[in-house]
Formats: sequence, C-alpha cells, structure tokens
Amino acid sequence: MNTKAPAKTVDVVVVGAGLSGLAAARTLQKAGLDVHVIEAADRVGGRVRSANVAGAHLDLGGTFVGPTQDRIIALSEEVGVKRFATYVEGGNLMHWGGTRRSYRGTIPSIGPIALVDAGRIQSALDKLSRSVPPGRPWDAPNAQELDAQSLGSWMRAHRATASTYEIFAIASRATWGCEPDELSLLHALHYIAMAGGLDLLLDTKNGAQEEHFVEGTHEIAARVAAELGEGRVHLSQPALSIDQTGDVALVRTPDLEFLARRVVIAVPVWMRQRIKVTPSLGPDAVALGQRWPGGVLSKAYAVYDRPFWRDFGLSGQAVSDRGPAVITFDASPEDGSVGVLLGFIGGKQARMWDSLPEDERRLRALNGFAELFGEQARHPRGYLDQRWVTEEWVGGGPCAAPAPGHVLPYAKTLIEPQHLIHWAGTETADQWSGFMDGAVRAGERAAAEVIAAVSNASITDKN
Ligand SMILES: Cc1cc2nc3c(=O)[nH]c(=O)nc-3n(C[C@H](O)[C@H](O)[C@H](O)COP(=O)(O)OP(=O)(O)OC[C@H]3O[C@@H](n4cnc5c(N)ncnc54)[C@H](O)[C@@H]3O)c2cc1C
Repeated sequence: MNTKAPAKTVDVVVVGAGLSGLAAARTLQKAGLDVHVIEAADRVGGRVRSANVAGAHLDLGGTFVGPTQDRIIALSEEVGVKRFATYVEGGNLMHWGGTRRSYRGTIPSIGPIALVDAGRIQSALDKLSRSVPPGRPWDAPNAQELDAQSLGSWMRAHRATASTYEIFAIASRATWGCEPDELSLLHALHYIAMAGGLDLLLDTKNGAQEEHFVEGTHEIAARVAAELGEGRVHLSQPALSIDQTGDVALVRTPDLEFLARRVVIAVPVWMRQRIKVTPSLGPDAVALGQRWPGGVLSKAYAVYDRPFWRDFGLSGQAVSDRGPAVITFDASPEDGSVGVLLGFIGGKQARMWDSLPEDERRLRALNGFAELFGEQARHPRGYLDQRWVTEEWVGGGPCAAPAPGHVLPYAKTLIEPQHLIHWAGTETADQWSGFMDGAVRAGERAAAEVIAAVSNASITDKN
C-alpha cells in the first residue's frame, strides 16, 4: 500500500543541503518563492561538517577562507558567524628525504637550486592558467592539447626536478585529492584561474587559508537552514527521480513527492547519476556524472592541552614527503586554550590510509605529527579523522578531479539547464570552484536563473 502524502505543489525544489543548495534556497526564498530543500543525509552541510573533541571545535571538511572569497564571507557575516586569522607566527617545517628543516613562506626551502626550479614551474603554471577563461575552459587556446595532458606529464615535459615534482604532487593531493598524473592539465589550470592564481590558492596569509570560523563552517549551513524556516529542509530524503512533464517537475524521495515549477540540483557532480531524470539528460550530461569523479581527501585532527609547537617558535604549518599527512596546520581556537593540529591526507596516501582500521590510522597520523613536531605530538588528549570517500552522499572531495581528456567533452553540460532543472554545487562555479565560496556563488547563480525563468513564465502566462 502506498502511504505517501499527496504530492505538494511548490515553486522550487532544491536537491542537496550543502552550502550551495542552501545559498540557492535562501536567495529563492528572499525573492518570494515557495522553496523546499531535500537532503539525502541526516544532516545539512554536505562537505562542511563539524565535531567537538576534547574541548576543541573541529571542521572536518571545508574550513578556511581567504581574500576574494566574497560570497562565503558575506553569507557568514549575514548569519553572524565570526572569523579569525589562521595562526602563522614562527617557522614552518618540512620533513623531506628523511630530514626535518624549518622554512618561511609557502614553498618549502629544499635548497637554493630546487627553490628556483619550484618557482620556475609555479610561474609557468600561473602564466598558462591565465590563458584559461574562468567558467569557459573550452575557450582556452590549445584547449584540446591542454586537456590531453595530465598535470604530471606537463611537469615532466617541463623538466621539473624530482623535488619540484613532489612539492606539486603534495599540492595536488591536498587541492584535488589526486596524483598529478590522474588530473587533466586543463582542469588544473582552470581551477587555478578560477582562484586567481597559485599564490591565492596555496598561501595561508593573503591566500585561501588565511582565516577560519570561530563557530565552525557547519554553523553557517545550520543557520541558513534554520533561517529557511520550520518544515522547509527535509533530511534523509534523497531525490530518487525527477520526471519533467510540460512545465511541471515531479520530484520523488522515499517519503515525499513535490510538483515543482523548477528544480535546482546542488549535489556533487559525481552524485548526479544517482538521480533518475526523465526525459533523459542526454549522453554528455550523463557521461559528465561518470567521468568527473571526486578526489580522495581525508583529515586527521589531534587535540593537545596547549599548542606546544608555538613554544618552539613553530607555526604548526608543515609539509612532509612521507605523510600520511602531507600538509599540516595549527587549527587551534583563537584563544589558544587548546592546541589543535590538522593534517591533510590526499591522493595515493589517502587511498592506502583510508582503508586501515581506526587505531592504525591514528597511530600513523600521530607518528607523522611526531616526526614533525616531536614526541609530545604522539600523546594528544583527543583524536578524530574524517574519510570523505566513506560519506554515502558525498563520496569524495574536496572537488571533482577529471582525468586527461575528460574536461572538454563534458564541461559545457556542467551548468546548462535541462528543461526545468538548473545546476548548482561548487563544481559549477566560475570563481573559486571547489571551495565553499564557489558553492555559494553557484547556488546564487542557479537561483538567479530560476527567478528569471519563473518571472518570464509568469509574464507569458499573463499574456
Ligand atoms: C577535506 C576537505 C577539506 C576542504 N577544505 C576546504 C577549505 O578549507 N576551504 C574551502 O573553501 N573549501 C574546502 N573544501 C571544499 C568545500 O567543503 C566544498 O567545496 C563545499 O562545501 C561544497 O558545497 P556544495 O554545496 O557544492 O556540495 P556539498 O557540500 O557536497 O553538498 C551536496 C549535498 O547534496 C546531498 N546529496 C547528494 N545526493 C543527493 C540526492 N540524491 N538527494 C538529496 N541530496 C543529495 C549531499 O548529502 C550533500 O549534503 C574542503 C572539502 C573537503 C572534503
């Protein structure tokens, strides 16, 4: 017997309550539309998630923001979530080729010759990225040639030294959750262009890691969801199917049905294929969902009585060629009342480490912290890790990592509306795609599309 309530007639259904879907819903509601959000998981936030461990607040997914990320900053300010500067005082550390050294700045000091070589590759990548128009990678000169190469093969063709290659491999693991050989060069360049250059992308001070949020990033999502009002966000309700007939879309979840004038889909691009859409999206749009997989990026957090590394003049920021965490940050609260080390584990290291049992993951992560910061790091008062591939409705992160040859054929279908369906999600942004800022921008852009479409339809109806 079918016990479902009768289909509810609404203006817009938003699929996915990550920052993108929530930003879309907020904009649509402010424009006076009747909006409902359906979310597959039992919580809002998607790739932003928080936890409290041993007195510390931890951001398990999206964490940092920086200059030019205006939309996430504006949204956080509107809902009253405050920011503070990431701790950067003192020396950074690197564990490289079996030895530990201190350095300042973003590129580790692996010796003068290696430093020059890393700078050369960075300049060349930055220069090439400026030839890729944000939001239109297909318009780049030589787009085909750029898409046919991987970031790794390009570095080899440009005779990057082994150290330079490894530095950019670490950046690739932490940025895209994949190895340089797994990523289309065109995608890497487009991503860099959308961030405004490698310095903005990789730096802490004056870059994307400059600040984090006092109450955590999840609080932004939670407050936007609360603002939407009681009964507007439906948890544990994955969109199963969307049937578009004439000017109405029937959206089905396990327990609910909606008849909507428009639908905004704000799920990770590789999750699109789990929703059955009729009429079919068409071969390229279907292939997009299959050929733009999520990367593999995990996090390990250790909580200490104090940020003890600061006593030794260290910032807590480190790079390691051994891992499992290849990059670390001091993620302590603003008042330093407890010490928090955050380690990023990505790409091939994450694939190996993610499959270990929890006690083994913890042991290896803390060994890595101890190699960098000394024996004290082996004994935290709390520990937590997060493996994003294991999240049923996110299944990877931080963003899409398409292989060589997989950008050009499908990129145009990323945001092309399909009859009554509009696309959001950070992967569809043309600035800071892959970041929380891109998620908010994409949600607001999709909402603007819907508002225009619905007002045009109303004018046509009246005539
Ligand atoms: C480890 C890690 C670190 C990161 N660090 C940073 C950082 O420091 N700074 C930064 O700016 N960004 C960072 N990011 C990226 C950032 O978190 C994401 O870009 C952003 O949160 C994506 O938001 P979104 O709304 O586009 O997608 P998501 O957050 O993935 O939201 C999509 C939602 O759709 C839901 N969903 C999926 N399928 C369905 C379905 N069929 N029906 C209904 N709902 C569905 C999912 O459950 C999810 O809630 C990081 C990400 C990770 C994983």
